[in-house]
Amino acid sequence: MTAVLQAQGLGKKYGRRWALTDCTLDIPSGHVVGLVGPNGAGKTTLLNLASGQLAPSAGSITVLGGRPGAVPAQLAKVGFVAQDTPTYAGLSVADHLKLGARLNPGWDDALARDRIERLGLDPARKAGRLSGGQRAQLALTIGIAKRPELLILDEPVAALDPLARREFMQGLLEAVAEHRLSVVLSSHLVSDLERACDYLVVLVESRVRVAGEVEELLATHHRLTGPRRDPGRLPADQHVVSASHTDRQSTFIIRTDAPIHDPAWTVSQIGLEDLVLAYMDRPADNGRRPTLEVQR
Ligand SMILES: Nc1ncnc2c1ncn2[C@@H]1O[C@H](COP(=O)(O)OP(=O)(O)OP(=O)(O)O)[C@@H](O)[C@H]1O
Repeated sequence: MTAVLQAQGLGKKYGRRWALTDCTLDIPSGHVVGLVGPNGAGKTTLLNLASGQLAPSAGSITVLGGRPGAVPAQLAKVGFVAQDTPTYAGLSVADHLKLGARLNPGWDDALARDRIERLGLDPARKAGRLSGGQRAQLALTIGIAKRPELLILDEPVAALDPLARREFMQGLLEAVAEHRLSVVLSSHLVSDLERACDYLVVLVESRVRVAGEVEELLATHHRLTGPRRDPGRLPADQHVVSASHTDRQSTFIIRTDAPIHDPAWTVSQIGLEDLVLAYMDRPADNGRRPTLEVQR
């Protein structure tokens, strides 16, 4: 199966500053991939590299087996909904669909019209007069009606209220089920991704901290709580992701494929949010700790 996104030592710098460093990923197709990280982590940079809007400063990236944005056939395979789901304020909903039809060879007009009708959007209404949620749905409609193999969305729900957020994510998941799309979606809110994603990439301070199928990540990460212990005394096959201690007690989030036999530990499962926070909590090279917004 062709990988949806492969990156090898990928990096991008703006001036002297690296926005993405040494990024190596191999994401199989058929997933809804959540790209999560705090503000400034490099999410937009990675997505812009994947959609061909930026060129790498180091390493390489292929998307669906081709170089991003290289040829029209490659452009047709990838849909992109940019941050803040931009639309043209002076154009009507119907104008947006006409533009979509003109610019995209694989345009599915019936799908676009049907979706607009189901959403209850007036085709004559100017995009500038739509609510944020309606504008996001219009942008999503255009992205889906292009009938891409991969849809990339950069923080599409960041500006939406919780209800509009849920409706947007529902619409996206329906499209995934109906049209067998692969999706890469960025957010700095774990809760947006928790319901939708089956593959996770955590990006912090321009580096990939962890990537993999959500099910596998949740099955191999555990919380250990027990008497205070130095992390260096844990078995070699238990990779410590995060550690916290009180005078008498230690709590570790570890990654391991092996069973945990030590009777000193209380072992508990962790959720996606705990997993993301553990990777974000891991001190970066410069010792600073990034913050993640967690909303329910
Ligand atoms: N055009 C640019 N010129 C210079 N620096 C940039 C540019 N775009 C991004 N950066 C810097 O690169 C880093 C990564 O930015 P990027 O927008 O990729 O992060 P992000 O994870 O998408 O953040 P956010 O969640 O806030 O959208 C940041 O430090 C940012 O300031």
